[in-house]
Amino acid sequence: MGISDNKILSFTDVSVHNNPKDCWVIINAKAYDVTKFLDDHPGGDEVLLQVAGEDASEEFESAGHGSAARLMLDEYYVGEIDPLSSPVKKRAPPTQLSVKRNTVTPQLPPTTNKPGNNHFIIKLVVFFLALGMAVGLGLYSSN
Ligand code: HEM
Repeated sequence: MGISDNKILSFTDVSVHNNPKDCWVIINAKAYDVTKFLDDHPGGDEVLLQVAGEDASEEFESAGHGSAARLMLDEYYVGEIDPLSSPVKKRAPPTQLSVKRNTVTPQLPPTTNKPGNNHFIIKLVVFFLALGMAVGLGLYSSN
């Protein structure tokens, strides 16, 4: 892999490959086409799609990939990133991918046991039933 036959790409060139049918990632200043790898990635396609078209160096390193993963990189290599180009992040504006990402974050379960008026009325009815029975029993046993 000599420098001369390396394709030089900008962050912008890579950023258009940001979907499940065409998914590139940048890891340590190199671009990888992981489209065919999405289904086979042991970490799942979701994490790859979240960083599709972007610099995923931090994510790749923090996932604790071993040497097996590093050896696989060559297979998907497409070119070098021009260090003078500006990084492109799609995270700021809400895109379809960021919506998808939100669905992954655990949502708080809906609060179901709000003390409603119904509960109070039921308690009131039970109370008067018990009161009525107590009074009735009292009258019955006093005779
Ligand atoms: C071409 C790029 C990539 C390759 C070849 C690759 C390959 C692999 C491989 C082989 C494993 C199994 C464990 C290991 O051998 O280390 C793995 C696990 C994992 N990968 Fe990747 N990976 C890539 C990119 C990424 C990226 C960009 C992320 C995060 C955004 C990621 C997140 C993970 C996670 C979270 C696991 C752990 C899964 C688990 O242990 O349950 N990977 N990856």
